[in-house]
Amino acid sequence: MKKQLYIIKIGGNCIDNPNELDTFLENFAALSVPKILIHGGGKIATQISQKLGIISKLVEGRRITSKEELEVVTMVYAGLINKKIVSNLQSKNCNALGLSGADANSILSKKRPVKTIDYGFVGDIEKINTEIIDVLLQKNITPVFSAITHDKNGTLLNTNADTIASSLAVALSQDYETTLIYCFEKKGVLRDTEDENSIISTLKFQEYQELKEQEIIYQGMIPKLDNCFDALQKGVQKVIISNIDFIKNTDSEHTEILS
Ligand SMILES: Nc1ncnc2c1ncn2[C@@H]1O[C@H](COP(=O)(O)OP(=O)(O)O)[C@@H](O)[C@H]1O
Ligand SMILES: CC(=O)N[C@@H](CCC(=O)OP(=O)(O)O)C(=O)O
Repeated sequence: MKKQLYIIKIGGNCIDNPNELDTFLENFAALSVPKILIHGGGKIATQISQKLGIISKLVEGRRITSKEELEVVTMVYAGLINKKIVSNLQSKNCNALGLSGADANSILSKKRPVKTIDYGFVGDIEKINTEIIDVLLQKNITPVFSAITHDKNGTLLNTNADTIASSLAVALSQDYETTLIYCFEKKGVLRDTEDENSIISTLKFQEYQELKEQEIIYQGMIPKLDNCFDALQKGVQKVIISNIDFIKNTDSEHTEILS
């Protein structure tokens, strides 16, 4: 039987809130199954860019990443946020190791080709080095991935954290029974984003298409759900969208994505 693995992505609004982040990390550290954490930090990167006089531009949730913006996101994601999370997990006796995709060549990506939009230094994932991740997990080390990858030619690339999470889950589902969990500030996918109690407990692809057409599902939730369905189709055993409570108590309300 395959070993269990949790792959958990924490959303930008949770990272922004120190108390919520600390509670999440406490519950994450306490998980007894092997686990991997993925984080972005888009909102903080936008704020710091602004302070430096760089105007951030996003198209459908994806950041247009100029050379200057790449330097900011590398400092913010792979530096400040990643190291804060890793040191916090260490204080909770979770032996975390912070990584960008360049570290140990763990995530190889390719600069997105220019079609109608030039995204600049944005990377689409080509290959995950599961071997090195497996070695870490076997040593009881918890990888913490930031949203930075590389092209193996010396260029770092900005890569959406939701996509990193689903790509890791797909690659590792060959060897592990993988549960992919997207934690964000709401309890799950909602029928009405103004009503926290309107949770959709299970969501199938057909219903997703309908809710998207009705604009009940919009903005950042669209690429997130595309990543969820893609992961399920490619062999990930279980995909959940929830708030941070689910990590402590899997009976708490959440959305399970079904194919
Ligand atoms: N039906 C929906 N249910 C919940 N959130 C939704 C829905 N439709 C759109 N959203 C929006 O999607 C956002 C989450 O996407 P995003 O900001 O990319 O996530 P993350 O915090 O993980 O980076 C929510 O903050 C919410 O505003
Ligand atoms: C290419 C691209 O858009 N990258 C994202 C990476 C960070 C991220 O995904 O952060 P959240 O999870 O907090 O949104 C960005 O720079 O915003």
